[in-house]
Amino acid sequence: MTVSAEGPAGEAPPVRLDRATVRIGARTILSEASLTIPAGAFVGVLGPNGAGKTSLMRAILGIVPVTAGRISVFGRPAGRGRHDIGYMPQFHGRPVPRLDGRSFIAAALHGERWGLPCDWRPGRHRRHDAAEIDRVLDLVGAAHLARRPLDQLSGGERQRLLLAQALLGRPRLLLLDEPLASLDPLRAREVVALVQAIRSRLGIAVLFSTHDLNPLLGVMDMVLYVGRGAARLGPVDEVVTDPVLSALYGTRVEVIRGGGRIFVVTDG
Ligand SMILES: Nc1ncnc2c1ncn2[C@@H]1O[C@H](COP(=O)(O)OP(=O)(O)OP(=O)(O)O)[C@@H](O)[C@H]1O
Repeated sequence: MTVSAEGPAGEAPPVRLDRATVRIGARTILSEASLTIPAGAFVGVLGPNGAGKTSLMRAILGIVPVTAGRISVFGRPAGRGRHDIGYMPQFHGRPVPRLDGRSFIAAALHGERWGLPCDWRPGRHRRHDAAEIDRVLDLVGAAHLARRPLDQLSGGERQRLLLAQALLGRPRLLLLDEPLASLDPLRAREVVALVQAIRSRLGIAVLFSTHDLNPLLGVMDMVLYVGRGAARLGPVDEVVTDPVLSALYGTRVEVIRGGGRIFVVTDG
């Protein structure tokens, strides 16, 4: 799929950072970072542990404030309550709600968009919501999971339902925070293929954070590496190099390519 900095009819890009600085406490996640995520791009988001991949997504969502500069989403400043963004937070390690698949998705329709409201009960979703729930279940190929309890599903099946939640309301930008965490290589490939199919079908931009870029090779258009307050966006071959990653990791990094895979080896 081709990507361009602007969407149809000159539409503003999905995400644009203009000298954006993001701090959490004393920690600088981004320092005067500028970049543009093109319309329809599939972008792999990588970086060392704690570099700020999650914080960057939260800044795009408007949950984490921008200290200086600007982050805009489809031409408007990042801020809460944006229904053009779908967000799939990290789920691994969180308690599994005692709901079936359909109720889990319905809860997101009526709750805080990314969590369960405290007064929500299964079966309370309104009739006109049914079509939207069916639509997202169908998009992720999970209609057969609708009546199954979440705590009886595999990690990969739960990821599908989380993805379905993120697609509620027809977002034009998907932020997926480590959807491959805890999945085996086969399931990881299935999730990547599913996201790619949805991206192509809907023409939406995707930011997909991961600790291993290999499952995204051949699928992502660009990689966004974050580290030490900096961010580098570009084609894999331009960003995943010894000098660029050494600067972002703050230590000597060797990038080894072989057998169609890339290994990032750090000193120590
Ligand atoms: N609410 C918070 N309060 C204080 N510090 C925070 C908070 N959220 C994140 N941080 C810190 O900000 C830094 C970036 O965290 P973040 O989770 O964004 O990184 P990450 O790249 O997603 O990490 P990982 O790869 O380990 O998931 C870390 O040092 C983290 O401890």
